[in-house]
Amino acid sequence: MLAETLAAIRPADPRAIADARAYQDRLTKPRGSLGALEEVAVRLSGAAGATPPPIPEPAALAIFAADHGVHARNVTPWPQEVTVQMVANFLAGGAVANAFAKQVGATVTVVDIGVAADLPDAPGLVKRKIGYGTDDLSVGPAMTVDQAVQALEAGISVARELVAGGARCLITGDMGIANTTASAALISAFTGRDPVEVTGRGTGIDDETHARKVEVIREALRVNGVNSVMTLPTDALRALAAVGGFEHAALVGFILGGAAARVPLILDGVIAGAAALVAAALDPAALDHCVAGHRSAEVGHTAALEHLGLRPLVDLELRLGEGTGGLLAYPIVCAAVRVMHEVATFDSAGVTEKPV
Ligand SMILES: Cc1cc2ncn([C@H]3O[C@H](COP(=O)(O)O)[C@@H](O)[C@H]3O)c2cc1C
Ligand SMILES: O=C(O)c1cccnc1
Repeated sequence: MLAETLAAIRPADPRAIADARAYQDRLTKPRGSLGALEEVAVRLSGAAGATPPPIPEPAALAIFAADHGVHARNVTPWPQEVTVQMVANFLAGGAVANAFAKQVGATVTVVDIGVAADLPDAPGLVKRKIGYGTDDLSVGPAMTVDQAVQALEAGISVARELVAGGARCLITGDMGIANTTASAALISAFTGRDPVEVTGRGTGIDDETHARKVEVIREALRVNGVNSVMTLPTDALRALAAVGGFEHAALVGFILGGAAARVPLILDGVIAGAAALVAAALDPAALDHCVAGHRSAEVGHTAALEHLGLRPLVDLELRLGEGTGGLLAYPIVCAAVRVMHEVATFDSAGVTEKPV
């Protein structure tokens, strides 16, 4: 399924991009006056291979939830059971992601990709558990490559099912106590930056915990032999399995699955940023289908965005995850595309253009 998905991903269509740029300049507004929104519309035109691209409605948020063996190294002040408790909270509609999803009209799907407890069936819950949390990435691989591929393929399936159900925009979400540690390890591995430059304070940790978190990441990269920039797709899968989480692997698949279906993806924060680095290493064309929803306050996220060459739409010092930053960006993405559908051209509206 991974090979088939990679084979189906098309890079941005240069002709649609050129058409979209030219069309932006004919709309009744001074050239370039919509700033970064013009680039969003052009990007989605390239991704869809059509000008204008379809309005990306409706949107579906998928929250991939998993636990992490590295939690045992005290890299976060929160108990591990909060992951499962938050899954229940998402399903009951009580999390920030639910409030934002309601605000922007997105559906919420929660995927158990590897939380540390069995969950009862519930509407909105997709059960694709790979394990009861990963192993501790600071003593060996967090998961096997086989498990990473299974999680990735679960992410592809979720993307396909949401698209089959009518979704025309996919938003990435995550839940997993300690997952900013795995994210920073992946970001260090894929950008080549030192762990100290890409390790943030997650849910809010003191200086001592932060210093330990950096050391744990250093150990993880050393023990697993992933301290260099990844170049080959096989290296990328190995690094993902070694220092990632089940939700990272599933998010890689979700991104590839959305890209293969030519449905735009809005990336959330640092967890999605780490997953996008892996997806780009597997196929750089997948990125043509992604928009960076926001910039998280987590430092590693900025490093990931810079490496990916993505410009975040919203920058509000959020550091929550769950898909919250992606959800906030969604109306902006819709507005950028709607301009291409509804705004008159100078010709059609009889508005005089500025003399050249
Ligand atoms: C109540 C609560 C709700 C959350 N929603 C998302 N996260 C976010 O914080 C966690 C990562 O931070 P760290 O690596 O520092 O543990 C992840 O679960 C992420 O989704 C939450 C964290 C908590 C505590
Ligand atoms: O960037 C994020 O999404 C983030 C930051 C801190 C904690 N959890 C998630």
